[in-house]
Amino acid sequence: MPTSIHAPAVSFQAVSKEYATPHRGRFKALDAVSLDIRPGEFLGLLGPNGAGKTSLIAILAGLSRATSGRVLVQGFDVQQDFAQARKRLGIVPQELVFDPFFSVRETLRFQSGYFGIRHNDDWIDELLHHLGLSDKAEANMRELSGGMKRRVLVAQALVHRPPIIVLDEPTAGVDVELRQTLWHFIDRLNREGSTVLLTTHYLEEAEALCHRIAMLRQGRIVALDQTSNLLSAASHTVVQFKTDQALPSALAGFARVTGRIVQLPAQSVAEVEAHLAALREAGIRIDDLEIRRADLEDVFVKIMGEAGANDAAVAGGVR
Ligand SMILES: Nc1ncnc2c1ncn2[C@@H]1O[C@H](COP(=O)(O)OP(=O)(O)OP(=O)(O)O)[C@@H](O)[C@H]1O
Repeated sequence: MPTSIHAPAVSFQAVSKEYATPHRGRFKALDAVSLDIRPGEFLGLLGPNGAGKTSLIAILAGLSRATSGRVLVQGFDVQQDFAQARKRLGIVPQELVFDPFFSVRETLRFQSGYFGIRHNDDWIDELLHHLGLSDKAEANMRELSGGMKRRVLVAQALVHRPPIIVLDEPTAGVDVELRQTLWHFIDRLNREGSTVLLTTHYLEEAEALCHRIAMLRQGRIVALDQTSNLLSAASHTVVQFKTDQALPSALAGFARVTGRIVQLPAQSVAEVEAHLAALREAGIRIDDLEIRRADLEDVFVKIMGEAGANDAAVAGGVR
């Protein structure tokens, strides 16, 4: 039973998940993850591929069982009180799975029925409107593009007006217009009181939207803080430019290189000058030089790098 109306919207309590795999034996995908999401909060769950984000969400959704630990949704245990927990959650999954013969409206009515809601057309129309789907209401699901289907997936998750919205990489592979429509709507629902849990690989979206960020690496939380605190703790500057040439070895070690784009962290003005001097000395031709403050992507790379180095040190018996 829920303990209090001030209970966290979602409480992950020492959640571990092990999978039995043919190659890796028993593999720990989540290792004692504890995290409380506050009512009304917009929380971002970030992590590289395989960090355990989807496993955590599957456990929250009641689709998968934790090996140990538990998850409460507004005080209701997702295993013992599945129906109570589930109706409080609106889950937008990664995968697009629909009955191709239903129209958009039928799909949403069917989903309303699943939650025991009849005569839901006013809210369905509102959802269609906010998600830019009004003119597709009577179209069959099979006629929709991938991006349109993704919008229906969002509408489907919201038909029962859940207080907690869970979005698992909702913008993977979708165009700018849908992203903007979606974020405008989710941001509005959040400002009206909904709690939002978002996983995404688009760090600029997380930076813009999330109040707080949890970073997961190899099944463990390695950072959990207000987005603004994470950004201000990473007070460094980034020297960014484009080049076609190989960097001198002194810089190559800590540069982040994406195609032609090179990013070099610098802790001080003197270090910015040293980087530029090293480039000049090595005769590197650079274009589009920019000196900017660190963003969430820089923070993410730094935290993941530090956590990786820590693990390596522990494994090597250094600590
Ligand atoms: N059913 C399963 N059986 C065995 N291993 C699994 C299973 N599901 C996930 N894993 C493993 O658990 C780890 C975490 O996977 P998970 O999908 O939760 O990560 P993720 O953070 O969501 O990754 P991505 O960003 O790629 O979606 C990975 O190493 C994955 O290979």
